[in-house]
Amino acid sequence: MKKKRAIKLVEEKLPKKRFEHSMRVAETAVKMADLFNGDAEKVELAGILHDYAKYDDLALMYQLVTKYELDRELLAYNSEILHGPVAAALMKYEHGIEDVEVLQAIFNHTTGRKQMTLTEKIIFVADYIEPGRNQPGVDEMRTMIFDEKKLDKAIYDISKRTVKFLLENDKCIYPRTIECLNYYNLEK
Ligand SMILES: Nc1ncnc2c1ncn2[C@@H]1O[C@H](COP(=O)(O)OP(=O)(O)O)[C@@H](O)[C@H]1O
Repeated sequence: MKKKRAIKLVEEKLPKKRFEHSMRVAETAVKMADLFNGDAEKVELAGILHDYAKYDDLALMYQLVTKYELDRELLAYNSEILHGPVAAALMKYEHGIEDVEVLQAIFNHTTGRKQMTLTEKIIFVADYIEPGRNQPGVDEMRTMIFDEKKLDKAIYDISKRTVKFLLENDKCIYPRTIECLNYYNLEK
């Protein structure tokens, strides 16, 4: 899929703020690709499309989990973890994206996973540090990436924050994030 088509799809579907966030993730991802020798075209496309299903109706997402044979365990957790896998399935089966790296980056952008490709890592982190984000500690994370070039450490820190947040709020944790945390703890 060409960039122009991806932008049109997302602009027509998402609220303005989320569309702008998606474009900033794509821009941040391209900068990171330059820095880490990633594939700028792939990360740009994944960045534009990663939140495509963010506001899809939950009942529809449940149907798509069955239709596209996604892991049914996804349904047992916070519904937030569905939009990545559903967007990846829609891009693959309804919009003809074949590039596995782009699809994986969209799929795993919320939870991360162990052994991420460079494209996945970049989208996972760019979603967290794009210039519109203002959560505590985000500036340190930007320094970690753009000055210190510590990509795996950033992945570990982001996963740790997510797990902490979920525990503190008594939410169940989809295990992929725990696997990500363990993997990048050992790697960092
Ligand atoms: N492993 C997980 N299990 C359950 N919920 C999770 C998991 N990983 C992330 N989340 C939740 O998903 C939400 C964040 O989703 P994300 O796609 O990053 O959204 P946003 O772009 O709006 O920040 C948070 O509420 C977070 O706690």
